[in-house]
Amino acid sequence: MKKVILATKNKGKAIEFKEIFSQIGMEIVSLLDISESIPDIEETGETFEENARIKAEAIADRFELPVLSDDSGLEIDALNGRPGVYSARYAGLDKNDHKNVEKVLKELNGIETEKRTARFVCVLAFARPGIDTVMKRGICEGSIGKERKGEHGFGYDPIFYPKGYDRTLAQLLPEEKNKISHRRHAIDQMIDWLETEGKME
Ligand SMILES: O=c1nc[nH]c2c1ncn2[C@H]1C[C@H](O)[C@@H](COP(=O)(O)OP(=O)(O)OP(=O)(O)O)O1
Ligand SMILES: [Mg+2]
Repeated sequence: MKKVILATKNKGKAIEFKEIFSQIGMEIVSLLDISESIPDIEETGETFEENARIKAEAIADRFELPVLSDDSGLEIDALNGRPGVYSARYAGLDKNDHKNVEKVLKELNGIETEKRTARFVCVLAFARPGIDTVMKRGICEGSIGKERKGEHGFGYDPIFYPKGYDRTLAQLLPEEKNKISHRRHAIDQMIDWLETEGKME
């Protein structure tokens, strides 16, 4: 397999997948690369797994091809795990990163550093027509800062300090983020699966 379709319209995710998969000689084609217009898929699930499955299976059915998807988000302990699966739509259906970050900072206002622990979660689903979908989960532990820092990345990166770092994900270079991210951990597991059990199916 040389090319794989990624069922995402998120530019930041697509860039990270392309970068990570290029290292093993695979090309990622996202929905942003396809000229045909594809209606937004409603993420009706209550878990990352459910939403990842919905997205991958919808696109695999449509193209009758193997498809990967990524459902991800930020779980903040002081907010009982919010925004979680609602991370993209946290401040509204327009899925605006700036407003989402603003809302989180506001909700955490007054909460001390030690109590700002959080983690990014990424669930990948690999769907193929007529075969059970495979899922892998990756996590990146860290904490939420008190203001935005850095210009790289996307989403909540400017306020997320990975554990052991004094820079946010948005201050790390893309290649640094891609070594430690939730997405990287999930992708590594999926590649392991593809290279072992995936070959036997
Ligand atoms: O590495 C990350 N760095 C910063 N923020 C991140 C990251 N990974 C996920 N996130 C945030 C962005 C978005 O607010 C939500 C994902 O929501 P999620 O539904 O999976 O993606 P989406 O709707 O943007 O695109 P799509 O569903 O087409 O893949 O979590
Ligand atoms: Mg989404």
